[in-house]
Amino acid sequence: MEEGKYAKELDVAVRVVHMACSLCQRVQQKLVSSSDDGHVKSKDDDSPVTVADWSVQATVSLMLSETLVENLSIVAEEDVQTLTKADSEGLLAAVVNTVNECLAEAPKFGLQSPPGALGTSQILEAISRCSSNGGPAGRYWVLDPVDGTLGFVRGDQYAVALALIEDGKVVLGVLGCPNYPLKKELLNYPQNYNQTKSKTSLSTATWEKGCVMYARRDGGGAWMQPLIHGDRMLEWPNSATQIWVSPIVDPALATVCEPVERANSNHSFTSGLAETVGLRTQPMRVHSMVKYAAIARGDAEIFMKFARAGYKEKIWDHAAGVIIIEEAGGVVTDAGGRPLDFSRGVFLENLDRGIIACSNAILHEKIVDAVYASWDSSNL
Ligand SMILES: Nc1ncnc2c1ncn2[C@@H]1O[C@H](COP(=O)(O)OS(=O)(=O)O)[C@@H](OP(=O)(O)O)[C@H]1O
Ligand SMILES: [Mg+2]
Ligand SMILES: [Mg+2]
Ligand SMILES: [Mg+2]
Repeated sequence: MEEGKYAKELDVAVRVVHMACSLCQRVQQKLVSSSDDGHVKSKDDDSPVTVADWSVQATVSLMLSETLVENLSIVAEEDVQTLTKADSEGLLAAVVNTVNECLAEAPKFGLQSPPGALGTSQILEAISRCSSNGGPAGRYWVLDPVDGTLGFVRGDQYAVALALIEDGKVVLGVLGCPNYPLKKELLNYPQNYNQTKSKTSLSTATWEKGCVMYARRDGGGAWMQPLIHGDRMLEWPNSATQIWVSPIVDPALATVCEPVERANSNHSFTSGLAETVGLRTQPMRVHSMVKYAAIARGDAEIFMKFARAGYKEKIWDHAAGVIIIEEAGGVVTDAGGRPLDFSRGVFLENLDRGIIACSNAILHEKIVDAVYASWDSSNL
């Protein structure tokens, strides 16, 4: 890749994800302190969606189209169906407020605010504009405004994930992880980081958290930047530090992470695999693409996800995480050892059984081999 390719896009994407993290922190704070119910709704598949999911989607859509070319193509998770129902007035008003509050903060992040507050129709338009279908040709952004909404609602881990795909390949990824702890042991804490914090005697510095990770394809590795502290986002890229995967190759010392919910990944199958491969540590169950972040930052070595048969993985749940792990030195494939194919539309079509992300090829090969050996007897 020539020097500087996607530099402008990366600059804007990092700034916008910082803005989105700040928005999410405010909404989550209100949610867990119970001063607001967060207008948590259930989608048709019973998964939750909140004011933060729609507000981030609107904000990212608006800022990208304002700062980059017009008529951007964006594939994103949310639509406006629930928001425009007759009984959703309060919810929609909360989204409009949250978005305008966030846009007014743009200068803190080195971006421009719109000249005045935006109206409901402009915000709905920004959300529904993200309805591209992806595919093998051209350039489009992929956004998961809040990944791990369940974790978000629980006061736990979640991520804002933005990636750019060109001709079917992920070329840039940014992952905002507002609750990512600087001390890796705290990733293991059960639900509600904030409540846990108040119940322990650990020093405040121990609880420092929040970062944005990013990578450009062949752009010289993966990087991490702290979230905004005080008035302004730190100058970047100067304030970013490079991250690498863990050097551990001995399975007995490796940490595996996986989804929290049994409905999202088969825990008994992965515990069988862990035994076969000789993994000794307890699995780290963490919501969202923070699992990808943990591998990229060297805080865990293996991430596995085996969804139930018939579930189709969506590109926005993986694109940003995959490029960040790869640029940090790791390997991500399906269970057959093939790279994930982002060129087939909204879904990762033809995914072979599940996803295996590892810090290195040695651990990766062991897991893929163990899947081959165990699959037929697994009844999955
Ligand atoms: N049934 C089923 N099987 C597999 N995967 C599913 C399923 N339902 C949802 N999802 C997707 O999982 C995303 C959250 O993944 P996590 O790894 O964070 O799951 S967990 O909360 O830790 O259990 C979650 O992303 P968000 O909706 O952005 O939170 C979903 O896209
Ligand atoms: Mg998601
Ligand atoms: Mg989401
Ligand atoms: Mg969701």
